[in-house]
Amino acid sequence: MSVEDHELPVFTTAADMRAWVRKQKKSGRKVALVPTMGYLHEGHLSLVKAAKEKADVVVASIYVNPTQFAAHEDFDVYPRNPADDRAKLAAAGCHAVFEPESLYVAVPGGGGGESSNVVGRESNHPDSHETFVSVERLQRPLCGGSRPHFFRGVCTVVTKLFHICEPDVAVFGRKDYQQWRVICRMVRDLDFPIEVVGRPICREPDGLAMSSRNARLSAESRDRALSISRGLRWAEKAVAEAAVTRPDEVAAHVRGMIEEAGGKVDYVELLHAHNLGPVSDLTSQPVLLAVAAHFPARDRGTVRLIDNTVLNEIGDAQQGQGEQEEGQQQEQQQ
Ligand SMILES: Nc1ncnc2c1ncn2[C@@H]1O[C@H](COP(=O)(O)OP(=O)(O)OP(=O)(O)O)[C@@H](O)[C@H]1O
Ligand SMILES: CC(C)(CO)[C@@H](O)C(=O)[O-]
Ligand code: BAL
Repeated sequence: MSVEDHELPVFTTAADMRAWVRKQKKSGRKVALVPTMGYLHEGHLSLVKAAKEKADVVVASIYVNPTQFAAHEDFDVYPRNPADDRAKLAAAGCHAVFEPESLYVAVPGGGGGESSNVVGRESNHPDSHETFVSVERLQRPLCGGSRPHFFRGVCTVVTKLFHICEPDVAVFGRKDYQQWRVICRMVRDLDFPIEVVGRPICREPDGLAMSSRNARLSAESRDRALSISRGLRWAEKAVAEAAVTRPDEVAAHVRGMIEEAGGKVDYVELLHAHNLGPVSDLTSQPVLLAVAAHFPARDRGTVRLIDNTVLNEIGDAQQGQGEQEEGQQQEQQQ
């Protein structure tokens, strides 16, 4: 029987998920994993589509991972709608969903359930989770500056998902560009037998990068947030026409556009697109222009949005090729 004939199975325990994947592999099927935090949009579904092209069966995981959130961040208000997510995944032709209640040991007396694993709410109980994965240098710039706990939490949960789902291929979005680079490096450095695929950013018709957190923006904030993608498009044009030549000029202009629209900039930075090291010019290498900014939420607090573009992209493809030629086949930019 073809795997397409089954109703979408939803697994909530690591043991059941692993058993299903192993059965698929025993039947000779290649498995792809699409890790998500749910509240799915077309960006996520584009990853499922890409995964279907790379493998015979696609597993999507839905899990809002507490260890990548700090206590002051939005774990509690992160949008969630698992029933709608399952319907979207079924319609997209996904083959299984991994929807664990928790991926961390329950701490006796820890209180707060899953949210007690949010950084800063951790229990010091001797039986609590204490093993983490860190990609030392790549995790430091950009999001690592304002969310120092973030990539340690991401790498740890992605490692767990890899061990549970045992995928041949894992698909990530380049909206979370640094995350994609960090995972590629982790897979290379720790010898995971997994091909990591990074897919392009899906945007709304007006240019806003699709993001689950967009749902928390007020109509006015959403309008103001368009300054991010406008800034990126301005930079692409200005650099292509050599109207600006210095990275700091580009950053200052884009920052000005976002601030003028009322955004609170977390960072606007230009770094080498492959290794996230510093760059001094815009012509001899692929350059990542990455942005994170806050806009007021519809309810309380702010919504932090990220977006990016790669300037001088032809160089990026060449650089990616270079790394594969060194024998690290696990990463691929499509
Ligand atoms: N617009 C997008 N285009 C392509 N991939 C995306 C897009 N948005 C998210 N992804 C990818 O989907 C995967 C799961 O991301 P996640 O569930 O956190 O969604 P998100 O929309 O990024 O949420 P958030 O609002 O928290 O940033 C990640 O690999 C992420 O890069
Ligand atoms: C990769 C991920 C699912 C890990 O929690 C998350 O960081 C995300 O959704 O990008
Ligand atoms: N993709 C975003 C994950 C986070 O911000 O926690």
